[in-house]
Amino acid sequence: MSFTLASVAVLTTAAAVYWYFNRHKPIKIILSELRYTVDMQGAGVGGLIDDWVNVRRNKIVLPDASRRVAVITGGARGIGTEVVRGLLQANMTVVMGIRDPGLVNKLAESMENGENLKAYKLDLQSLKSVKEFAENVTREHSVVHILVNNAGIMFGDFKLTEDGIETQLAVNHIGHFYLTHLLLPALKKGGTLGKSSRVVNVTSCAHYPGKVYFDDINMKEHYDTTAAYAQSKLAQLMSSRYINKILEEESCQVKCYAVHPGIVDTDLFEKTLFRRMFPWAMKMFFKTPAKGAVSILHACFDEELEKKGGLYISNCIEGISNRFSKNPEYQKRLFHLSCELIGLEADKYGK
Ligand SMILES: NC(=O)c1ccc[n+]([C@@H]2O[C@H](COP(=O)([O-])OP(=O)(O)OC[C@H]3O[C@@H](n4cnc5c(N)ncnc54)[C@H](O)[C@@H]3O)[C@@H](O)[C@H]2O)c1
Repeated sequence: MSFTLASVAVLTTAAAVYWYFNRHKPIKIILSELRYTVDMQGAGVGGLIDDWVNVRRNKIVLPDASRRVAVITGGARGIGTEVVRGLLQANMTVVMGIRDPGLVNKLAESMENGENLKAYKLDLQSLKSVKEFAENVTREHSVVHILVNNAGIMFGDFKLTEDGIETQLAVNHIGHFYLTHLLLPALKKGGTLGKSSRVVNVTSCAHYPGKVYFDDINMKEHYDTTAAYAQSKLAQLMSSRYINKILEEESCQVKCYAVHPGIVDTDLFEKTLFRRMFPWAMKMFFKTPAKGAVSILHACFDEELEKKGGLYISNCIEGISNRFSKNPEYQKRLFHLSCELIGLEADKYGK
């Protein structure tokens, strides 16, 4: 009885404190924020369980991919660094898009085949920077075999980029959507029958509670940072499926995949209360970045996947994705909206 009373008291106090700090917001938004917070915890716990159940799958034998070129966004830390390590171990030439290309020398020194690593400046918050990066890549490499859209941010206050796009959507989805468009001619040249070039979008199980706010994609009217992260990751997943479909219709030898890397102990969590309160729990229960890189490298190299373009992968097998992401009408609508945001006619995508 006293335990029940104590629980009710704690929950009531928490609700009162939450309401006090959010009292200027309409009740509809408060309820939506609470739902997202609870659902996101659910997606996180589900992701952790999935990682534990499939712990043995996180192994990969890297092929010899000499004379092939890989491009990756964000590789200077976290999961991206381990993906770069794997691509170099597979003897690839690797071009990183990072905000501070000055970091490349130190990184190259710490890696096997580091002499095959290059970096150009890329800030995914700016479409102009994405264009300059793509120009730098294609100036040197007219043929590209793998594009890993890995860079990402999670949470933060509402902010629009210089292009007028909500920041998480801009970095996680729109910047990569634009980069994929710009590199598709080079990727198409790299793919052959039976050995397609690959676009690997690093999404997240956090897409699960998400939906796309088609009528207010920047979520100006109802900004909730958790919902915005979920939307951006869902958009990456839906675009992987839709772009793969249009490439198949055009008989292009390029496949697109979406990968959830697992729940991984990285600086992505820097804005979370969880990281501040329980850093030890992250060390204990989350994957290491090296383990997080395995599913991404699997999507880059696994030969079986050749027949499964558009797949959502988690722990090297098909993952569970939400219903919204599978709706072909929504996928098409998002594709058109994304083209609009990068100022492109939809039928010119990838050309
Ligand atoms: N860590 C996890 O548990 C987890 C779970 C699911 C999905 N992911 C996804 O994995 C990817 C890698 O994340 P991580 O965990 O290694 O996090 P991280 O924070 O360690 O790495 C993110 C990378 O993105 C780069 N980046 C951020 N903003 C950028 C910008 N404007 N322009 C260019 N680069 C930018 C950072 O510099 C960094 O290199 C992200 O897309 C993330 O959403 C991570």
